[in-house]
Amino acid sequence: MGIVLGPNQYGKAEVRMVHVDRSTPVHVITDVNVTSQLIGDFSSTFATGDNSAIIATDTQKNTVYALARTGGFSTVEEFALRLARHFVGPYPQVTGARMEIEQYGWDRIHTPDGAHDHSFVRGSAEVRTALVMKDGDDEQVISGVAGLVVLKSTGSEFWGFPDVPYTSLVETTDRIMATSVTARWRYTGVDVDWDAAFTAIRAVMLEKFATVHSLSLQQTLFAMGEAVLTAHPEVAEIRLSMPNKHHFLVDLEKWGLDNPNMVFYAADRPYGLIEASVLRDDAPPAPTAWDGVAGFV
Ligand SMILES: O=c1[nH]c(=O)c2[nH]c(=O)[nH]c2[nH]1
Repeated sequence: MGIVLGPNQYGKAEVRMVHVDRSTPVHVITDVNVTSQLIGDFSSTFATGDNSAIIATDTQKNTVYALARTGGFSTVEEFALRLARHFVGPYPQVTGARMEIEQYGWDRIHTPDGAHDHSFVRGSAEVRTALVMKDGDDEQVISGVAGLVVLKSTGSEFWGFPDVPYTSLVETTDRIMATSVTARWRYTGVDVDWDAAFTAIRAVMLEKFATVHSLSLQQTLFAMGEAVLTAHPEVAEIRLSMPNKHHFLVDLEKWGLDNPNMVFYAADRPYGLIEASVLRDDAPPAPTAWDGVAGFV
């Protein structure tokens, strides 16, 4: 019996970078947080501290900045692929890479003269994400969104659940439904118009959230995932995590007031947590593409 090194990866986490495309007077800014990790044969440093195979995490950080300078920044997916391809190939000990990017939104400031060329206001807390897992020539791209906060003020019911011991929830045919969607979807290939796909998939999810008359958050989640897969053959599977951000009707009776679904208490915890993956039953699974994803999504 011996003790051996198991799966491992290393790199620089959370390289914060803002790229300014100044090719025209109308600047385009991209604000990202990049985590670069390499996979391969690095057993010598774990075993003995022999670093001869180690491309320093500092070098990985510098490479993020350098590639943005030399090749610009178009989309999180394209940049993550470019970064992975930079490291996987030239160095025999590097057999794979895991590149994860979060992108924060900035909107142009609108003045009376219109959208400003080079002044921005930070957008919502919504984050666009990309995860590239490269293993030799195999490349898996998982795109996503986190913090997509949505609410519908009617069109949501919850009833028909069993009255088991300790059940006290009252059935409702009209409630607020709100959630913060975290979603990641895996593409079948890498020949994708990343921006167009992201925009369309986000729009499909929002449309379904709005238009499904919901009998449960679970039903809404599945409908959103199903709609994405139906509209996007280039997507193999989608995982969704949706907290049920409860809004409780405030009892105003003791002050002689009724409350016909108008005044709610927005609770922050505890919250229901509904999570599922929705997939094509004929799509080849790629479980390792999801390695290192913390939590369900
Ligand atoms: O949409 C819901 N799904 C549940 O599983 C659940 N459970 C609960 O208490 N409220 C809700 N709402």
